[in-house]
Amino acid sequence: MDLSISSPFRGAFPAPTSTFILNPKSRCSHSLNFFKHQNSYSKNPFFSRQKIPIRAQVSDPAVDDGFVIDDVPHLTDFLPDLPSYPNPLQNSQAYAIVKQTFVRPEDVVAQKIVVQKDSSRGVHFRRAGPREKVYFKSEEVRACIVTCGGLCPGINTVIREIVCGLNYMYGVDDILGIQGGYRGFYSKNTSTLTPKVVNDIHKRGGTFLLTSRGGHDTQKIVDNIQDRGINQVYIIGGDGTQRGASRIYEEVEKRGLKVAVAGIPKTIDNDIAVIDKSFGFDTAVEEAQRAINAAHVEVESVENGIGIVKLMGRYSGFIAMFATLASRDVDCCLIPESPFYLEGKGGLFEFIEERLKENGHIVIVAAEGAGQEYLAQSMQGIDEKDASGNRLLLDVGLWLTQNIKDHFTKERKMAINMKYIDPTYMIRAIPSNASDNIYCTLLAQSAVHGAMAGYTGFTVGPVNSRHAYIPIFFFPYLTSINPPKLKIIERY
Ligand SMILES: Nc1ncnc2c1ncn2[C@@H]1O[C@H](COP(=O)(O)OP(=O)(O)OP(=O)(O)O)[C@@H](O)[C@H]1O
Ligand SMILES: O=P(O)(O)OC[C@H]1O[C@](O)(CO)[C@@H](O)[C@@H]1O
Ligand SMILES: [Mg+2]
Repeated sequence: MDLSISSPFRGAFPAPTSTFILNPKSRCSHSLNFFKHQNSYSKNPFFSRQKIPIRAQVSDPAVDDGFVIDDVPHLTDFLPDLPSYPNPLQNSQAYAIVKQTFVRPEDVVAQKIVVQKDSSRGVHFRRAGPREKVYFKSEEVRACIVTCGGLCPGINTVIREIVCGLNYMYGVDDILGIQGGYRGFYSKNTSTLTPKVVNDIHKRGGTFLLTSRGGHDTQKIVDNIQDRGINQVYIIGGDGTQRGASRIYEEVEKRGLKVAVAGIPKTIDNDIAVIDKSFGFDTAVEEAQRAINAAHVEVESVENGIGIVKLMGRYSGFIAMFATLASRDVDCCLIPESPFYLEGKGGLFEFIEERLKENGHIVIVAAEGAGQEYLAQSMQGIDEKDASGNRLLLDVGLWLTQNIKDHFTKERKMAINMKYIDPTYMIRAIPSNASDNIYCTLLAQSAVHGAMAGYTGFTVGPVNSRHAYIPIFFFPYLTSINPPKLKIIERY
């Protein structure tokens, strides 16, 4: 069964931006502002294209209805004489149904689902799924898979389903695992991946292939791809990884190699525009409930209990906000997109005091990227980066804990009971839940169908619940370049 052409995901996934403090009385979220950054990437200088996508088309100017395809490159763009073959799926009994449901070449997925009667038709992406023709013979394929950046629930499921998809659907049995991220291409031996080897890995958290930050050397990586005779490269990783994948695709094209480069976007933070959500996010939000629940149980059992839970989210508050909204036990959620302050009218201290008086306890959830500007002021001179060049964040949880303690015990002379919970890595170092497992399967299968069909330099993901191929070189991560700034603190 080919799931990627009959995606079960139908609902749009809203993204939080400006919520600061939930209504303390009703704990309801009706007045929270939601918006989806669907269009923000086109205004972001990072996403202005370094080059025009090879196949970008605008409809006939004579009948211009604003229909645009942000198309992905194809191997025949730089290797025009490549032969094609009938898709072997149509010979397989198990996939017989696919014969009637091959994705038609003209099928596209609309980025904007809400439109006005006279508005332009807007941007579209090529629909993902199996094509009638493929550009690789099964026995000719030598694929490899690499995972880079931080962990995320579901990476192992994606690895498993790429291997099983290639093998069961396309009869490919030459699949290599690149160990330890990009640097593994040139500094480690590869492992052989078969359905048997990866059979159980989806039940484990982490990445079976190991991961790393830093170490991207385009020339060495592509030399290695060439030397090993690899012709399909599956790259699982976040914004940095996809930028690296884009460099690899460009170099492959420059050298005129028949190598399909497919990216599978991964980030626990869910800060990707265009696609509905990132895999593993639901699992992480679910796991975060346990920490919030523990904080709530602790603080409601003591006098003046203040619970603080720190969750991941380097530049975005998606995990913190969704965990907050799901739990209903959280009084205040601090996210990087929304500045806050501690002292004075409308500040956090005032709010905490009010809640302690009204309710005897308070639960605060903070995304790790929240309030970094304040922390930077009070901890000057610390500007460390990880191996990939990402700024290392200062610990907002500890900073909040210390400041709140100082304020209430020293200044307000109030006895408080502080409980700080930091489940940061616990929410991402777990296996994916059932719905993420299905989602990861769809992503993996979409990537495999795309590479077999000769597409390259692409990433995959659901756009308005339909899986699509999105050009890799301006893949729209929301926040890593220009974190959105909100002007106001909202309080209800
Ligand atoms: N601009 C870039 N060009 C080439 N390679 C890059 C670039 N940025 C990052 N990389 C490489 O991509 C890999 C992963 O990058 P990074 O550590 O930033 O994680 P990520 O993919 O963004 O994942 P996450 O942030 O979700 O954990 C690293 O090996 C890094 O060297
Ligand atoms: O400690 P590590 O493994 O570098 O990863 C931490 C970062 O990775 C992420 O999970 C994804 O970008 C961030 O939320 C977090 O800041
Ligand atoms: Mg990143």
